[in-house]
Amino acid sequence: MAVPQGHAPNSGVPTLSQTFSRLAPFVKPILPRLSLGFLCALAAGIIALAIPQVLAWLVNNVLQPAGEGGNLWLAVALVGGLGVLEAVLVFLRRQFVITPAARLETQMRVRFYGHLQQLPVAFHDRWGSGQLLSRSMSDLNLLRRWLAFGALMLVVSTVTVATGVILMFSSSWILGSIYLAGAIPIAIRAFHFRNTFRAASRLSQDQAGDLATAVEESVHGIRVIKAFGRGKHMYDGFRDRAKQLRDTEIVKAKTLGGFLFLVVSVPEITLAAGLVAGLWLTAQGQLSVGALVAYFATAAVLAGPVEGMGMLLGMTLTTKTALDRHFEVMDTPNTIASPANPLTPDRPRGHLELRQVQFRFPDATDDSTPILQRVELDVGPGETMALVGMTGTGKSTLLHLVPRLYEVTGGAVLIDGIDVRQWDLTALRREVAVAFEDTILFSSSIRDNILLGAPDLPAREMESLLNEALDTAQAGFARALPQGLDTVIGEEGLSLSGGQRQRIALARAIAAKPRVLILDDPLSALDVRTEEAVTERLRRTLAGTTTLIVAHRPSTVALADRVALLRDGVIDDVGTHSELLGRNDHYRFVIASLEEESADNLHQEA
Ligand SMILES: Nc1ncnc2c1ncn2[C@@H]1O[C@H](COP(=O)(O)OP(=O)(O)OP(=O)(O)O)[C@@H](O)[C@H]1O
Repeated sequence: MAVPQGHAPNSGVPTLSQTFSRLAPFVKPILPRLSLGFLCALAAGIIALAIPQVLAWLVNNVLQPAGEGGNLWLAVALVGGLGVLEAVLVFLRRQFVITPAARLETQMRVRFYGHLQQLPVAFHDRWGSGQLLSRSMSDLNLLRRWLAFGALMLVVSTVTVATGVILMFSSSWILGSIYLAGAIPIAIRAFHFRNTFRAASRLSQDQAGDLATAVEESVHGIRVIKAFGRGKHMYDGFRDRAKQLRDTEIVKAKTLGGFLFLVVSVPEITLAAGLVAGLWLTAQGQLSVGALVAYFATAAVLAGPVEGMGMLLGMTLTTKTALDRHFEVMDTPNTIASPANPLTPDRPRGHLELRQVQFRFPDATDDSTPILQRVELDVGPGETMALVGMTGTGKSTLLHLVPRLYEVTGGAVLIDGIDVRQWDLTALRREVAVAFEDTILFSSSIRDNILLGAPDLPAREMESLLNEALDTAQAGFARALPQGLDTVIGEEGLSLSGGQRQRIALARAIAAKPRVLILDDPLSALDVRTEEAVTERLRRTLAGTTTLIVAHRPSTVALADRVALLRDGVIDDVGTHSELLGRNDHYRFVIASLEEESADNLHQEA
């Protein structure tokens, strides 16, 4: 079966105790309430066990011919009272554990989300969204249910069964031994069950995560699927995966079912053996009738906890898998973080330099050629530099290195003379704003989308910043939407056209008021006239902003003061557009290709 996305094949699986001991810091603050819940559950279990003892006393002392009528009512009241007390204790157990368990779940979920935010882009490139979704939702849900119920009941059931067995021994050591003998085959089987069930459980949780990724992808790409008439194909693919999950779930259920069969049937067999032995002992006068009744009543009470222990063991193993999955993500180190002692430039001007920059993707082999090899580039404060190159040469990748979305694997990126790795990460990302080629908008208002990275300003200044960004990006269309700038755009802004989304994303980058602006072909979805208008406004607005812009159209190149030509992982040439046209064959070739591409696009638009 395929290795689930974003999940390394299991190596060095932690033991049960290693996994659960990691919960200690989270459980510590809620331990008092959990303990109270545990005590209530324990008391309820003990009361359940006491009822047969009262019955034994009833049989021995009340139902005998010499018994007194008053005792009968006392015994009935005692049994009834104990039953009510047991119900109250079960209620209290729930009250004590539900809130802290839900709080722990929330706390771990929020930490998980926080960690996901911190982890570098390279991590997110590798992990399927469904895997992360299932780890943050259903895995932690399992943990809450286990903590609020499974863990307590596992301990309580164990104590109940142990106490019951002791009581049986106190009635008759022979009967007690017969009952206990049943534990031997169960224990032997439990060892095998644990391994098989754990493997099935892990597989099913990973497959469920992959299935969630498939749903996410097809919902996200529904337009493409419909447009290409691939609905049936996607449906078949999904059904196959769903069947795989179903098969794993069946293996899991059968494994548990087989184990539970043993757990339920062995005590029944030992009970039958106990019946024979008990009757014989009673006939021999070695055991009272009351003790025999108590033995059977105890065995009847233990049937529930014994079966429950099998179920709870299954639940515990599933939770262990869920926790392993959770900690796999939490243990992934954040390789891109602020240094302990960040540096700040004396005079921030937005001077961007790339010195001998090398970059190789994390999943690339060590002997492969790095996508960027020795990139040298100097973009002066306030300068606009266009980055040009054939498709796939690494232009977008290079842009990612500036705000440390990817980390250089050699050389350095400097802003105002300070290596970006020496900057405080928040300060760096305030300094640098990006508009990506693939526009990502959030399902909130246009206003919120544009002001996402904006500095904290008084309301009026914020409003003029918003207007300036809208005007520069030629995104005034947003004002004409039904609720103007407060119009909530659909998920990922898909209710807007591609060009509208790009302009909103451009406005967002402008509104961040960065010193260094990184634009990854931000005008590609605009028609020529709108592009001209945006270019014209950008030229004015960007006057004081250092800008590195990936250009796929000659008109975008025209926006720049100078142009850098990326070729085979190095900057091949830097100069003005006309200088490069005059002296660089490859540049002429690239520009000709871009012109051809633009003409094709224009043709299609017409
Ligand atoms: N996460 C990744 N892991 C491995 N390789 C990647 C990853 N992202 C991109 N690449 C590869 O790196 C190369 C450079 O990609 P990049 O997007 O930087 O090129 P580009 O010059 O911006 O291309 P275009 O002009 O088509 O946008 C491509 O060959 C691409 O397949």
